[in-house]
Amino acid sequence: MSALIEIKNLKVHYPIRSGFWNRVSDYVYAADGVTFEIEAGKTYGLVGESGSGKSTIGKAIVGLEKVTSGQIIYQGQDVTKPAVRRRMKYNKDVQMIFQDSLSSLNPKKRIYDIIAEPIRNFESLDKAAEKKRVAELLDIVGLSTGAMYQYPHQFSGGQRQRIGIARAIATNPKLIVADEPVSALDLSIQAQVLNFMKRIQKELGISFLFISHDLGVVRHMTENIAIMHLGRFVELGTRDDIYKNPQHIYTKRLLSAIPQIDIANREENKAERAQIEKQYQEDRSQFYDKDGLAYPMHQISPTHWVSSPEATTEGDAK
Ligand SMILES: Nc1ncnc2c1ncn2[C@@H]1O[C@H](COP(=O)(O)OP(=O)(O)OP(=O)(O)O)[C@@H](O)[C@H]1O
Repeated sequence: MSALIEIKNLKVHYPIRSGFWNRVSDYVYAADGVTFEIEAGKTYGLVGESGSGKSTIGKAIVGLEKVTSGQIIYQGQDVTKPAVRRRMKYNKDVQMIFQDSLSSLNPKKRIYDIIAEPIRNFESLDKAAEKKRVAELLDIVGLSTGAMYQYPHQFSGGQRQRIGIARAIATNPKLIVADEPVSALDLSIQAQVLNFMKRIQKELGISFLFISHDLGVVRHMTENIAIMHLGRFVELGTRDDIYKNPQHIYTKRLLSAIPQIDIANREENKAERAQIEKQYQEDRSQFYDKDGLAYPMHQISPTHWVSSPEATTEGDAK
């Protein structure tokens, strides 16, 4: 099956400026040679600690971040170029949901206009058809038609996230990038919103790239997972590969940080966690080489969702 989107050796380096002349003195290697494919209707998780570059990749895919080098291929075209995105109406097909629903929904606009905006950008519906569509979308996300006439601040965090989802699915997209969509919500609401997103993803057959710092959250959402560290993938695999047979010490460390519900196992896990932490501290200096010559993250496990030879050979080289 051919991929919906191919991300090829993607690099996003942010300049760091300093000194009197505000010259570029260095770069933050936020995404540093990332390669993977997204297939239609499938779910992918991008996991790593804060600052590992997850949002940068998500934003680059939807065209919100300027790419330093590399390609994002959609329907045979490189959509890292703004003109190509516009010509292809790429953002009709690829949408994003953000963590902070309050700042991502315009507080001055009614819910009606927030949801209708992407529709207006890509379709020309008459008023009645537009209203019908907005009502349908609100119904899909479990909100009443009356919500149309209200403003974002009149809703709870969970409800606002549903509005963000309604906006994201308004154009019938093929891919949604969801950047930490539940991390700002209370735990009890998180589960509701996650289940809801999962149902929508299945029913509408949308591909999902789900970004999270929490392997516990991603487990229930995605079939394929990439673990990120300092702008690079350290491990890729199916859900089973990652949870049952993690190869990289960084993945093991992230897994060991998931809180244990089972009290009986806690003591045993504590010892294992300490062992993993010790090995991680010993190994971490080798994780990253800024020159890109040494690439010791060799345990990129099953490569089913990476076809590019660069990623696998680089990964297997050391
Ligand atoms: N506009 C920017 N200018 C300079 N550096 C940036 C910019 N945006 C992000 N960075 C840096 O790039 C790195 C990756 O950031 P990014 O937000 O992609 O990470 P993340 O894994 O999504 O983390 P978080 O979950 O905290 O958002 C970080 O070191 C961050 O400080």
